[in-house]
Amino acid sequence: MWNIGNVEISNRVVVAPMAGISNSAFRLTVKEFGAGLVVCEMISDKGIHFKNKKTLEMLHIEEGEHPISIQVFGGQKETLVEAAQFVEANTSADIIDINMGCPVNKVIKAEAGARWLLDPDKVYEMVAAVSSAVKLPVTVKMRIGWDEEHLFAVENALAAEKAGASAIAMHGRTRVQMYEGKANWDILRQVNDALTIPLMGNGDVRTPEDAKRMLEEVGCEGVMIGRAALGNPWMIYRTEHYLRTGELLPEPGPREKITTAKVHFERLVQLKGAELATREFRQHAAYYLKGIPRSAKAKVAVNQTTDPKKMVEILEDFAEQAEAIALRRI
Ligand SMILES: Cc1cc2nc3c(=O)[nH]c(=O)nc-3n(C[C@H](O)[C@H](O)[C@H](O)COP(=O)(O)O)c2cc1C
Repeated sequence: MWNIGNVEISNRVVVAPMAGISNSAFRLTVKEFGAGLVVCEMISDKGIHFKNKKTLEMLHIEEGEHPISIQVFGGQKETLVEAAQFVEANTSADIIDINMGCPVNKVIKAEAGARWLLDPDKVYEMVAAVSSAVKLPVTVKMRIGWDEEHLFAVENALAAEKAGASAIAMHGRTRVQMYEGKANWDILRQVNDALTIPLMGNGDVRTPEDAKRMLEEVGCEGVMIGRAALGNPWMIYRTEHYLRTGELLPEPGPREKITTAKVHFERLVQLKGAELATREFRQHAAYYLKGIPRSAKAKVAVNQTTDPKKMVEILEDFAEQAEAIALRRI
């Protein structure tokens, strides 16, 4: 057990925010598989300011998700503060997270996301403005820097801490690296050594053993897992179990994967309606099928369907076929 401000986090496994992925259907699914903390996909402060319908829908939180952190992004202090206050007043969020890591051009041009990493003073200013405007604990999700020449990882993290942040999540890549190359855990260790507030280390945790290694090498409080949880909530379950007991559980079989995929899909249908959910679930279905032998045809089929019943049918047919193949092998 550890704490972010006054929020108790029951274990060390945190599921990373992922735009287009981390809605309440995904979050509930990984939560059921044991995540200690979930974070929503990044939410635009301007979207909140203009009461954009889609943005406000993104703030939906289900009872079973707590503790949950809502991540906001923006480039102007006033709208960022307004967004944080709106989240506090209108949702059941437990934590407000500020995005200082998004590398995409559109966000950088708006002076938001990773743009701030170039200036620790600006980090201080923005975090101080938000944390003094809300009662909820405020966290910041950063990258280690802009590029190799502008690595202000420790300075930025300390600026956020001094400004009132209750924890930092740091991805061990620069903005310029995007998702390429290796995450630098040495820098994460330096950051952890400098901070007094908890650090969630992030980047390149693909297995439960990686998670253990990160906790040992970086010394961080939490381990934040992103891509390895796509179509794979067992990664969360297996990691939590491994960290707690030292036992490495086997990967699930196709039937188990498909059963969970169907539950995730059903939740998405309830959240977004059948049509949009079917379109959005295509990528998730492909993730759930990833790595299962002979799933290529099913992947093509899910990617083409617009019919929710068909989506379920393809997944069920594939599970049956995969089981039959496995039985023949025995
Ligand atoms: C599809 C996708 C969407 C992402 N969206 C966000 C986001 O909304 N906010 C954020 O802070 N990071 C976002 N990230 C970055 C992840 O939170 C994480 O830092 C990164 O994937 C590295 O962790 P991993 O190696 O465990 O995937 C996103 C990453 C991916 C792959």
